[in-house]
Amino acid sequence: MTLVMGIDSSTQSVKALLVDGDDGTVVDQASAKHPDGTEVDPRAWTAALDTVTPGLLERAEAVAVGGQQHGMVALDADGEPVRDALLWNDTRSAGAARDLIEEHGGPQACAEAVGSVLVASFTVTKLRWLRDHEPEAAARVERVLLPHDYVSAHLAAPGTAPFTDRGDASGTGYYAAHEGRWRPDLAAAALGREVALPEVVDPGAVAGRTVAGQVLGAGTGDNMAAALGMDLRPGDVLVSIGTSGVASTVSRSAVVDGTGAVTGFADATGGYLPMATTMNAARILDLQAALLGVDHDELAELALSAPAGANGVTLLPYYGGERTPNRPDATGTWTGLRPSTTRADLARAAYEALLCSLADAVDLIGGAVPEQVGRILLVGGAARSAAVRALAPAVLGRPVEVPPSAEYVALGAARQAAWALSGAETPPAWPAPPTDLLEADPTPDVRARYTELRDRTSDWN
Ligand SMILES: Nc1ncnc2c1ncn2[C@@H]1O[C@H](COP(=O)(O)OP(=O)(O)O)[C@@H](O)[C@H]1O
Ligand SMILES: O=C(CO)[C@@H](O)[C@H](O)COP(=O)(O)O
Repeated sequence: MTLVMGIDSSTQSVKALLVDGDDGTVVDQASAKHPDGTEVDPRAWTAALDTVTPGLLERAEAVAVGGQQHGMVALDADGEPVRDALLWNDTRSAGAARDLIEEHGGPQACAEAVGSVLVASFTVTKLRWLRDHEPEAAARVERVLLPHDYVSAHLAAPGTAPFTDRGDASGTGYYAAHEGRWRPDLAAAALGREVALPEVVDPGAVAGRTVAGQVLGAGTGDNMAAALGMDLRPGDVLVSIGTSGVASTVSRSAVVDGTGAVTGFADATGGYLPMATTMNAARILDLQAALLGVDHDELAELALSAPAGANGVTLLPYYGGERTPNRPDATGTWTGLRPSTTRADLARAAYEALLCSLADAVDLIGGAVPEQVGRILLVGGAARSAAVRALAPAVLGRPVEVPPSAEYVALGAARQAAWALSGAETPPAWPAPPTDLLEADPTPDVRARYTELRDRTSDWN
């Protein structure tokens, strides 16, 4: 058996899978927590990785890393971080995003240049923020990496030039996704000085070797890796409920959406990954559970004991600012609270809010690609929730398919590693995960009330 390893270095944790390279069967796995917060010392990610690789990595012939997209890992001449990495969910660079869009000549021109209209998540906006707010740190930046590049570099043999892939590069704001090339001029214009960027390795190519001589795949963004792990096909919409909420699909042609609703990322196979992303997802439920003093199973039980519509309670869950819709300064809003409101209503409203925001994301994807939306597949940490599974088909208004609970980002990274090891033209033909079909009577009134509140509050922040 040829073993390969896939790593998911995501927002809340690192997960490592050891996988049979012939068919993708998971043989062993481990995980470790990442620090909380929207700015994190990137050395915490490699330290966490070092706690999960012993016993796994040495058994693998190849390895690749999927990682949270967009984070700015700014390094000095010695390769040390000039400051903590600013993550995708850090909104301090919202003003910089607006300025950079203007410098492009407007949203449409911005999307045409780099594939997406910039929001605060994109790396380039963080570089501009650094220039304007921490000029001393900005002056020391020699190289900028993405989180997965930094983690890959940690695994690479000394002397390996830093590398990335087109999927993760397409989330920087200084990579022209449709042309497949860096725009170092845009990185320099944002930061105020030229910086070194990692080499973009072709899909499926060998990027280097580990310290022990194993093949290193290029790695990619976590959402690109999930698409590879789920073997996503045109028409499939993958809904991931992790720290972020994501609706994504694969397409052979680039999407250029000047409205900014859908980002036109590249994928890890040579195609594209149109995506609509929310900043508030699984943590809506984490917060609700904490507020009600229950665990996730109890929260789900409470929610399922309340009627659809939570007796009129509606939540707009943009607690940490939001990106879909683009309201970086937003906070959460509850409406419909009455003397008769119960804990069960509050629990139900949290799930309905999460799923309504994801329904918006799915609709945006459906409107942006030529393919009809076919299967909706549900993955990510919160897809484990019984209430999410029960309510998703009702709120989305269509059947939903759920594969077995697994780490699909890490699985996709493992598939990329196996691809690099094989030297083949295409990724190995691992069987796609089986799925359970979930169905429920649609609850359009829930969505209508959410939409009304979303639109009524559009100018609040
Ligand atoms: N049974 C559950 N119900 C609701 N949320 C859950 C459940 N199990 C895990 N989660 C949540 O899933 C999130 C982690 O999901 P994950 O996809 O690993 O996130 P990320 O990739 O962003 O680090 C956490 O916020 C966690 O609380
Ligand atoms: O910003 C995006 C996508 O554009 C996020 O999806 C990040 O890639 C973080 O992913 P998770 O840690 O939530 O999986």
